[in-house]
Amino acid sequence: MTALTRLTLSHFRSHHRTVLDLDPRPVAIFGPNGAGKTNLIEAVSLLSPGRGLRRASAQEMTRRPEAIGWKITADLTAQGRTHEIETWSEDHAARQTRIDGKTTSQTALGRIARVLWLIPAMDRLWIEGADGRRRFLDRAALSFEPRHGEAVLTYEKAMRERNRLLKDQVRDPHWYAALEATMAKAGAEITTNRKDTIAQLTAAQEATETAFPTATLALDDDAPDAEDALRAAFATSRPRDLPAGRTLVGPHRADLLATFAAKDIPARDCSTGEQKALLISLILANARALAAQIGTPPLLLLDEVAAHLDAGRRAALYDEIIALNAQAWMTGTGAELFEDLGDRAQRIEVLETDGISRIAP
Ligand SMILES: Nc1ncnc2c1ncn2[C@@H]1O[C@H](COP(=O)(O)OP(=O)(O)OP(=O)(O)O)[C@@H](O)[C@H]1O
Repeated sequence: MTALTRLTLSHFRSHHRTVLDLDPRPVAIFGPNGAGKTNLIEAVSLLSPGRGLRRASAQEMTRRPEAIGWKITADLTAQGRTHEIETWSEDHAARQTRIDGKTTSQTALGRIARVLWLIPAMDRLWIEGADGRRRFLDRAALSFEPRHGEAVLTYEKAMRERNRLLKDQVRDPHWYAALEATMAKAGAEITTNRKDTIAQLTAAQEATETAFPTATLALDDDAPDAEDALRAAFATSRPRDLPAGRTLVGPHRADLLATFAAKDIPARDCSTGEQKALLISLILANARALAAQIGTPPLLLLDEVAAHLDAGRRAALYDEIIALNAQAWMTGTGAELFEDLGDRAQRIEVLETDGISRIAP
């Protein structure tokens, strides 16, 4: 199993210093609006690569008014080993990470800590732009393949440089060719990982009967998959890209298409509740697939998910989390939301006084 046994937040958002000693059971976090519940699970999300569940900058997460930087420390047990993870930012610099005392890359972090989340901002995932869906797919891909994050960063960096050349109306083909080679290599990797992820999510949904609906998934991508073909596509696209001042072809334009399988209705046309149920279904499928692949489920962060489910679905969600043996971190305003869990979960009450979040004794 994957579980945090200790989590410490220093000067992180509304938390001045918060220390949680935990057992491997799911964690039910409750308390009034603004108490600092989401901030707690945001801290957990930073134990995986990237900018965390709010996609905030290191600076935004610094506790104000001090603004001296922040630090998160965690003891994480995964695959039979316990690691100490430290991640912090000081002097407004990008965040840094140490595992067991050694400075390390975020990819290394991704190998140890697999973290998936559902947050209220994702309620509109199926109806808003493709960006959010791509990010959702990429996070799933990252959970299966920790190097996916690096491929995305490499691709985006090269594309930004290529876009700068396009904006400046640079015409030297050698400059473009070098960047396009980098983009094609990373881009082919990205597409392979995305397709594998869709296959894994599809298989995991089919393999288990659950209370949540099945989503039929497809990658909507007009760029070629193979590295050579993708490089050729970038070169061919230059005359179109120059007047636009940006790259008009590539995996950065892909979209994740989802259909509510039982009704054959696109996710965007489903009811609000159905759209959320599809997301829960996918997160649980992702967790099951990971458990099968690496032998342990991920940490699940479910922000305000329980409150929006009817009693039957909520009980089903809890049963599935328990069956998965996952340390799911769930937030909600009232303790009663977690009653069904009984002693299958540990409870944390968060309160706020004078802008500082505290854990109730
Ligand atoms: N950098 C920061 N420094 C200090 N306080 C911050 C910082 N960023 C956010 N906050 C405060 O944290 C609080 C929000 O915490 P959080 O989002 O965790 O609340 P919550 O308990 O999840 O509430 P809700 O139930 O409304 O979602 C707000 O009061 C906000 O002002």
